Amino acid sequence: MSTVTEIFGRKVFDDRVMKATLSAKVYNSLKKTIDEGENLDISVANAVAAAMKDWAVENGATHYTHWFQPLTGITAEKHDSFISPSPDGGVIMEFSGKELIKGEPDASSFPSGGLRATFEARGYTAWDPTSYAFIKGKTLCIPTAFCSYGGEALDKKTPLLRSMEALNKQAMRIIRLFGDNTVKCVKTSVGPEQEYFLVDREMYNKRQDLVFTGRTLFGAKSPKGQELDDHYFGVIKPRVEAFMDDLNHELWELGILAKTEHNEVAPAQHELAPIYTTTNVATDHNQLTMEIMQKVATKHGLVCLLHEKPFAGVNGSGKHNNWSITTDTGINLLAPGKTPCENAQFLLFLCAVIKAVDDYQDLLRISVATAGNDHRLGANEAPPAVVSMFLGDELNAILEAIETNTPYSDVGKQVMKLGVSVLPQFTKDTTDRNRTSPFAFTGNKFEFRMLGSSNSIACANIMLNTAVAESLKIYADRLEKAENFETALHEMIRKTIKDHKRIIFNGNGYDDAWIKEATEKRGLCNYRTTADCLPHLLDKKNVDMLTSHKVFTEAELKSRMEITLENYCKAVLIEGNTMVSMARSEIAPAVETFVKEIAKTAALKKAVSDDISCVYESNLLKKLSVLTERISIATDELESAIAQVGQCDNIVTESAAIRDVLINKMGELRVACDEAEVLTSKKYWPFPTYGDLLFGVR
Ligand SMILES: NC(=O)CC[C@H](N)C(=O)O
Repeated sequence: MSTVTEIFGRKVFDDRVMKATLSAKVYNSLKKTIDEGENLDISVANAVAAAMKDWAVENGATHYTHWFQPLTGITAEKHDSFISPSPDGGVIMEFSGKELIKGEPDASSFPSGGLRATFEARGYTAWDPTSYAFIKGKTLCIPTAFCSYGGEALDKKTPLLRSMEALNKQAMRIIRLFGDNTVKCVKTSVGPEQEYFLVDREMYNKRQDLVFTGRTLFGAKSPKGQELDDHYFGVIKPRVEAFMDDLNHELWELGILAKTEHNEVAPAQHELAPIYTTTNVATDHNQLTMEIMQKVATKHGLVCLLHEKPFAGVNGSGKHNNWSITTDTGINLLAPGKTPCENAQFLLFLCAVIKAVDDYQDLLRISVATAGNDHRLGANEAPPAVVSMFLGDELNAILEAIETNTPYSDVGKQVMKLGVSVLPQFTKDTTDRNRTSPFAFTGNKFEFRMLGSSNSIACANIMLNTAVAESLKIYADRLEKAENFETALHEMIRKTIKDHKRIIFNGNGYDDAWIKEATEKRGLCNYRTTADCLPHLLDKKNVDMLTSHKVFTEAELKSRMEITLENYCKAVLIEGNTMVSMARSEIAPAVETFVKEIAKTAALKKAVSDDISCVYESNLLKKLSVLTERISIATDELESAIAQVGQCDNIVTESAAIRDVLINKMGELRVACDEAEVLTSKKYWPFPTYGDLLFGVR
């Protein structure tokens, strides 16, 4: 048995392998490209490609692929073998620098949201040397960015890299203003906590809803749910533990820093959290984690559900995005420092985040919007759909003291003037965590809790990075021109607190009173659904900000709005169609068979003697007959609603019709079917119940 340290990164062409297999000259130029974004010479690319191929072949690979993240939300790969014919009738294994740096997949079958109408169908993949290549199965996977012939991004990685660059550029201006000339670059890092459910594969296969949509569309509450709180952090069952062991092994081999695993709140729900890493790499790793979770589950006779709300009535699954900004010299810019100067810099970065979250709360909401996540946000188990920030008591008190020029109690009753040299020292916040906040400060990072379990983390981080870059740009523009740096800094921080304190909320985000206060008093956005928020992606302020940092072009934004709304509509329509199919071909016939059985029983009893009571049968028959009628009507109505949605002539009206009509019709059908389920003999029920699914893995 190999130890963890031996297997860790075994399938990754990482720094250790590069050092061992590349000449010093090639290694140094590649490092310059990776660390400082310098252009890569083709001779270097050729040498890297050859070394990569030799290493991959030695480790059992026969193929390579440009691995990318199109707008489907999952990853894409097309495998090419390394073979090349040799004159003697055999083959040699070959891989060139050109093949490493650029690929030309046909882009026409990936979502482009209208970009294809104006640009050619051909697409390009371009090597992203900042994320290591790795072996998956028999294939060397090369992380790449994916764009159209015209250079428009067709993926999630390109804008993510652009947003990291935008933040780097603006943060460096601030760092220089504070007199630091040693820092070369700034990167954001993320540790995404991945929640998921595990269900038995045989049971899963019996449910069309799980197979087609990833969530249950029917299902009466089981007698036991999560009310005893006995699953959270509970003992992990042997079958789940075996799955987790295998999963960790595979992730570690791929250099993924899988760290924490535990049972989550809902029965059958679990979580895996990695150690944080650079956002770009964390995004690749999270995509791989989701893929490998599903693969490993199959090996164990299980299915891993990544849907945000697989079961009504118990908690859904999120993916909390723990985000921070660090310099290449190892300074976490969101950690309070030891000296007054460090703390002034910390406060400025903190203010940049506060301003960003307030100014672009709509973009943060949009970045996590999917049909699945709409079920989770605001359902008192995950943050509400209203974005706000939790800072904790100490930071809050400091900000208040600065804003009002009043003494901060912990610093000897001295009025805080936020000059670099006079800022008092304060320790990092030690207050409790707030699990109801969408965006919580946790001492040296922010936990953005709105992401759904199936979301790519790219979108949220693109918006976050760019919005913070925008705040920093505004600050740097002012500070660079300031006559007195300290006074200007103090004033700017005060102004930010004054202007943006409405976004700070330290109370209970699940409270209805908060939603009222947030929307009515504070004027914060409350976009309940994907259909509500997505059109705001194209609001002028958002387009201006995102295009000015060159993270998206206007055409890219339009295409992304189209694609996201299209995905929303398609997902809900598939759910609607699945419900019609299950209600008609499984549920109604099952109830009818049971009804027939009861009617037969009553008739037989009566045949024996008129005196025998058939009250039970006749009551049940009455109730079930009413229900089958309701099921039949609701199914027909749902079907017409689906047809009605089909008449809409654009995606915005279609998504609104889905939100306003279709989802209600789905709800009505579900209620009737769930009522029938509890009255029908389990023997006749056509698929596994909530109880079976939630407690079936032992
Ligand atoms: N324990 C928890 O933090 C629960 C989180 C919750 N499952 C969510 O969707 O965000």
